[in-house]
Amino acid sequence: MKTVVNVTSHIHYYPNFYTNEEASSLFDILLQETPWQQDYLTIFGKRYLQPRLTSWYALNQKTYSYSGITMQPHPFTPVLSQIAEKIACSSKTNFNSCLMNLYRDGKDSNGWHADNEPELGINPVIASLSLGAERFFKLKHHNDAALQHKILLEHGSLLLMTGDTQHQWLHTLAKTAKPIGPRINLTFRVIL
Ligand SMILES: O=C(O)CCC(=O)C(=O)O
Ligand SMILES: [Fe+2]
Repeated sequence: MKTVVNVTSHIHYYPNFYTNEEASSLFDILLQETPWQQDYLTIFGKRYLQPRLTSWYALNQKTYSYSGITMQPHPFTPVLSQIAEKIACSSKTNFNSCLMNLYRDGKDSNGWHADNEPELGINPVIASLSLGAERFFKLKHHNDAALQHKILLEHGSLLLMTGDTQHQWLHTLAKTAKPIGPRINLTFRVIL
């Protein structure tokens, strides 16, 4: 485990949270069984097709809203419950929801943002599992754009963001021109 940022924001990276074989098997199952959807985002009044596919899972039937989208929840599947349980052991957090992202290739991305929707509470714990193609996750400080970090999110790795990370930092999953395959990201959250 490597501590990347540690002031009042805590960002921890666990490579090999799952072995290569376990991660590949989870990738195959999730790619197949997930009802992936592509939504339109509304940013400053303009509509854009989201540059990735997503799916929203929640234990408490809560919807999730961001950038003009309200996502309807699917119930946790057995595989998702199993992953949530393993992550709960490492993070000491019982997550009740999961936003899944499918980046089909290097052209798919996730723009600069913070996970700061009101339903996540003040200092949310966010646990992010990466499966499939490796992609760079970048962070930049809200008040000082020169303060930046770049983390390669490997197959089977877990990234944990806690403390006031979502107040201090923005994050993005940038596009890449490299010819790469798909990546699945599972972002576990607690919806209040
Ligand atoms: O794909 C990733 O690693 C980041 C996903 C993310 O930031 C989000 O869904 O809020
Ligand atoms: Fe995010």
